[in-house]
Amino acid sequence: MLIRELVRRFLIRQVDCGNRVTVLRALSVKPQPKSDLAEFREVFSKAKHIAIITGAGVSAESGLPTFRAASGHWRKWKTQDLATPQAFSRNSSLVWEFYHYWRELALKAKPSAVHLAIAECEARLRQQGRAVVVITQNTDELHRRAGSKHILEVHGSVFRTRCLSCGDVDVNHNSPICAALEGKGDSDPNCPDADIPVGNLPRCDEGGCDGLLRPDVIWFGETLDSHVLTKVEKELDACDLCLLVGTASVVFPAAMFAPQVASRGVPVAEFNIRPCSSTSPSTFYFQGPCAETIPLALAPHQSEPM
Ligand SMILES: NC(=O)c1ccc[n+]([C@@H]2O[C@H](COP(=O)([O-])OP(=O)(O)OC[C@H]3O[C@@H](n4cnc5c(N)ncnc54)[C@H](O)[C@@H]3O)[C@@H](O)[C@H]2O)c1
Ligand SMILES: [Zn+2]
Repeated sequence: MLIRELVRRFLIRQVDCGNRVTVLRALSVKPQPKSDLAEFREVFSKAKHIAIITGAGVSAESGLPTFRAASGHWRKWKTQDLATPQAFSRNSSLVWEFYHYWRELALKAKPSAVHLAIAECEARLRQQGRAVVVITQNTDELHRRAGSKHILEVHGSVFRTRCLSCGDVDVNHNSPICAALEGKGDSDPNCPDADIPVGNLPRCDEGGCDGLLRPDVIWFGETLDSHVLTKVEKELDACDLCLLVGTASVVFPAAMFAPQVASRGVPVAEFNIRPCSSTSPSTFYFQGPCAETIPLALAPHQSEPM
């Protein structure tokens, strides 16, 4: 704190001396994000186009584990090691077992207070001619089930399949997705792998194709769908307020969304359980479980029509 104050005083002296650009560049001092909810609410009340970027922390409030948390293991594997194209080509039975487990978990989960507050905010602001778009990295469809309408799923959905032979993408909420996965997918480290023959894994029924299906999600190491990315770019260019909720912002290119908005001078407000990092591009930072912070942040403002 003391160092920050000293730097600020030094800067002011230098600016007075006319060396502003050089000194600002040399020190590249960025003010610490603010945690003033009343100030955030003033900005929120004036915003016409709000982009809400969400990550696994939002669904942690629905009981779905994040991948990088200590609990982010399935059997003896780190979940992020199963969500790769290499893992699928090495052992598609194992990866399907994991996704079967994950789909069943997501089907049983209920949208959290965060999902509901975001959906309610979108519906309310729409009546006022204001827009809210959810840009989510989650693949569990909980935003949709909460009632959000304008959603961009940048990492796909575990309730869609893609055929490896014909490329057909299909919506699929079946439980289980195929007979061979019935009762499989137990996460216990001692549970034996099911070793399901590839012919009994989910197959394509498009015009007798019978190709192997995979979950229509973006795995680690894969690139985002360019159509979805174009839509995201448009939203990021149009928004006048951006919220970053429950995401570590380390998976690219999603990690660049908030810095891109901040570089236009648009306020970014971050909501995360972990402490603020020194490199955060945010204007506001609210630390804590997002089921506590988000409903307060997005509640009707006194200036809104009743
Ligand atoms: N529910 C899902 O659909 C789901 C869950 C896990 C992973 N994934 C996929 O894997 C990718 C990587 O996963 P990841 O787990 O590293 O995601 P991530 O990068 O979004 O990290 C989770 C973040 O949530 C924060 N967090 C945890 N609990 C929170 C809470 N209660 N309130 C506020 N913040 C909280 C953590 O501090 C962390 O920063 C995701 O982008 C997604 O595609 C999806
Ligand atoms: Zn096919």
